[in-house]
Amino acid sequence: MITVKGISKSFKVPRRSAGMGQALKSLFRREYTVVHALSDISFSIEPGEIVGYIGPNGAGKSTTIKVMSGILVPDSGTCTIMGYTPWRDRVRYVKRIGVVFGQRSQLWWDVPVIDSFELLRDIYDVPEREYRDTLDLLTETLDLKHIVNTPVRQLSLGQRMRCEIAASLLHSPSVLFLDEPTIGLDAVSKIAVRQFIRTINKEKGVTIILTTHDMNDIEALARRILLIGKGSLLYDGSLQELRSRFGTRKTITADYMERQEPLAIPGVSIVSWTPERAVLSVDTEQVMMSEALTRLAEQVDLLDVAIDTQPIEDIIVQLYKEYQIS
Ligand SMILES: Nc1ncnc2c1ncn2[C@@H]1O[C@H](COP(=O)(O)OP(=O)(O)OP(=O)(O)O)[C@@H](O)[C@H]1O
Repeated sequence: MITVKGISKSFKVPRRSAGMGQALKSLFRREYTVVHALSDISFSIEPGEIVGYIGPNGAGKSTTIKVMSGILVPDSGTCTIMGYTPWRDRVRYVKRIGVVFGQRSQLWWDVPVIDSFELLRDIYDVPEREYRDTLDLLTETLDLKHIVNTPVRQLSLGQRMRCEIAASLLHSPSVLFLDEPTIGLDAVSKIAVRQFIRTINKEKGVTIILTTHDMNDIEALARRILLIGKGSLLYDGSLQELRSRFGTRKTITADYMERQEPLAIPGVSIVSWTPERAVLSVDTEQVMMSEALTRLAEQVDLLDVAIDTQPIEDIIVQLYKEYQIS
């Protein structure tokens, strides 16, 4: 469905120096810095996949989405989505895709949401019957009934985001690009948006490319991750594989009968310790969990034990450090 091969994109940014003299000089001789936003990016995506596109700030995520949605023309490389080259077949292509940029709005600010929807129906040329059915479904699943008659500027961020997602789906696209769709939303709205994304993927088979800094989005939605750093693709694989490669640390929280001396377990580091409770960090590549628990039980009379796996956030931070892209 999506094939991206060797895409590169650079931006030429005018260099600005401080001071009047330098400003005057730059009027006559402009100097530029070249930013390599994307360097030789390749991947392919199957129909019906949800792929999480992650990376630190400035890594090149939005630039990739802009190339894939036809907004930007790359310097080199090819991109074929449903048989189209996004930036070349733009008019026909945009009828088949939906795009949500969490930080920007595609709705008209001063008019009721429904007016924007109707304008989009005309732009995308959606037959009336199909539009009504889709709108009913979106109104129901995204709980829009009480907000569609309100101008966008009066909506809360969560309400606006639900409308943005609906707007991107009015023409029933096969591919949906979501660039930070949960940014700034409260916990309840985030869960509602994630739930909806999962539903349209499952029930309508929409292929979804999701960029986000919220690892809970990734964990809730994407089985596959593409990691980009400094314009290069660094990892393409499952979340599970990522966990087993980088998430080898586990935490033991142990409550026990009072013991005055600190614990000493070979290969296990002590995160915190009191006479009744210890938090231990175990690198399971070095010490087996069963071994760590046996050693712990030899030293204290255990009352309770909890074992936690490393949060995905920590794994990603570790990954960024490992690739030196943070
Ligand atoms: N129009 C532009 N002109 C000049 N430089 C740009 C332009 N768009 C992006 N860049 C640069 O390209 C690089 C990649 O930017 P991009 O917005 O794709 O990153 P990102 O991964 O989406 O970051 P973030 O997570 O902060 O949104 C950055 O160094 C950015 O400054």
